Amino acid sequence: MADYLIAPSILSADFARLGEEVEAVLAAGADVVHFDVMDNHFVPNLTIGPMVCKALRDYGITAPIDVHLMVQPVDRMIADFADAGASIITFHPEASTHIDRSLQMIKDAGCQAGLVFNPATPLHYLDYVMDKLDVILLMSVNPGFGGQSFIPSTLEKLRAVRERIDGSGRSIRLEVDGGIKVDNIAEVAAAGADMFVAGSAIFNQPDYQQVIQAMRAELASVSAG
Ligand SMILES: O=C(CO)[C@H](O)[C@H](O)COP(=O)(O)O
Repeated sequence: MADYLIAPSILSADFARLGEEVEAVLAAGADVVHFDVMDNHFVPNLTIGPMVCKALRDYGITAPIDVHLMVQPVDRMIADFADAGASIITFHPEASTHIDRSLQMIKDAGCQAGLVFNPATPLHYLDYVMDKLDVILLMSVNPGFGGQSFIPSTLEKLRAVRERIDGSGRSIRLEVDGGIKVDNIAEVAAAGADMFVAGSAIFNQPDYQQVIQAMRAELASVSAG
């Protein structure tokens, strides 16, 4: 089976019990904690910052924390999140004045680095930075809120990015975020994704393990071909 990662988005968790929620979803079989940072400027919502990331580490969370920066400017946040225990830091190219520099800052801070593409953001931002990328994240909704519907044109975009990654010969994760459910995860994987962010599909159900196992069963059917 391909090496698929499931990354629950804590945007849909119960923030009043965040440590327990993250612990529970990891115990239920999740691989990575997806941490959505929104600034009410780049996106029309306001969420959580480095203090909350550090609080999760202090609580005892050791799994990778995948910080998705939906903020502008970007660079000011990089060191703060690295110090707070982020494992992966991704940002939107439109939000950074100097994309190459922002990527290098993330790597210099000891984290994995990635670019995030909104549904209508063109892929040309990848042209000269493939050597600095550990992750490419395609948004399959417009960022800002959980619980939105998957935008179907993401499938074509995933196929295009998968070709670029395979053509580069590099080991780069292809992550997808927005509207991922048990009933579409196989189609999304078949288009090339290998890391799946899911918020409402997991946290809005009473049994996290059941959802994650159902997702893995769907992914196994893709691997089986
Ligand atoms: O980045 C995000 C929104 O900007 C969320 O991670 C994403 O929408 C996940 O939520 P859901 O799985 O409910 O669509």
